[in-house]
Amino acid sequence: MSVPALSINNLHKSFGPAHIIRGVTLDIEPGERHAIIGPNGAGKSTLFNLISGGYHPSSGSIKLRGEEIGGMKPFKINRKGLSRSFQVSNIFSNMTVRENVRCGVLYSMGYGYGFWRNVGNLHDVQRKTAEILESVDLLDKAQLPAALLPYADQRTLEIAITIAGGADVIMLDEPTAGMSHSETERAVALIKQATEGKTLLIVEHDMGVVFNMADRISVLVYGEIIATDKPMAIRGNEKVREAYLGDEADAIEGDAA
Ligand SMILES: Nc1ncnc2c1ncn2[C@@H]1O[C@H](COP(=O)(O)OP(=O)(O)OP(=O)(O)O)[C@@H](O)[C@H]1O
Repeated sequence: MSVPALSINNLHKSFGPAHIIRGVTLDIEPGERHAIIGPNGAGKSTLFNLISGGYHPSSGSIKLRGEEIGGMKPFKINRKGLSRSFQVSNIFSNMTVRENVRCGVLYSMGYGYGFWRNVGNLHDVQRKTAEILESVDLLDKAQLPAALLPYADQRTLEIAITIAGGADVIMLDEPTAGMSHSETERAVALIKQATEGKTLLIVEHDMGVVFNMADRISVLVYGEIIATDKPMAIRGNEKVREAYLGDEADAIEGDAA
C-alpha cells in the first residue's frame, strides 16, 4: 500500500477546558478528493488549522507523506508541500491577477516575494503563471487589479494562489461560500480541473458541491469523526442522517450515485 498523503492519528485539541477535537483518526490517499462535513461548531476549521499548522495539537499525530508535521509552523508545512486557502480572502488587492498568482509561483520556485518586480524575463515563472491562470479560466482577466474582480472570481483567484505554490496536498476552506448556483457549478469544475492529480481536502457546507466533488467524505460531529466513506454510503448512513444530514440526504444532487 502507498504511504497516505495525510495520516491523522488520535488527534486531540483543547482550548482551556473545551475539548474540541476528540480523537480524530483519518488517512487520506494520494490523489484522493476528501471532504469534511458536519454541523456548525463541530470543529472542522479547528481540524484544518491543526493540519496546516495554525494550532498545535494537544496530543496525537499528523503525518504528511509519512513525516510528522503536527505543531510545525505553517510556512514549514507549506514548504513540505501542503497549501491551504482561507475563508477570508488572502489576495493582494492592489496587485494584478497575474502578479498575485506569480507570487505563489515564485515562492514555489524558491524566490523571495521581493523579487516579483523583476521577473518579466523569467520564462519558467511566466509559463507556470499562465498555465495556472488558464486552468482556472482567469487568463483574460490577468491584467486587472485583483480588487476589481467580481467576488466569485476573487475566490477563484484565491484557489489559484493556493495551487500556485506547487503543493501536492491542497486544502480549501469553503471554496464556494457566498457564490450563486451557477458560480458554484463553475467553481467546482475549475477546482476539479486545477487540482487534477493532487490530493484535495475541503471543508464545505454546500452538500451539492461535496457530493459532486469528493471521492470520500468524513462527517465530523462534536470533534469526532462518526463516519468516513464514499458519498453514496454517507448519504445512506443512519448515524449521519441522525446527527447531521437528516432528510436533506435524499435531496442532495450529485453524480455520486
Ligand atoms: N481559538 C479558540 N479558542 C477557543 N475556542 C475555540 C477556538 N477556536 C475554535 N473554538 C471553538 O471550537 C468549536 C469548534 O469551532 P470550529 O470553528 O472549528 O467549528 P466548525 O465546524 O468549523 O464550525 P463552522 O461550520 O460554523 O465554521 C467552537 O465551539 C468554537 O467556539
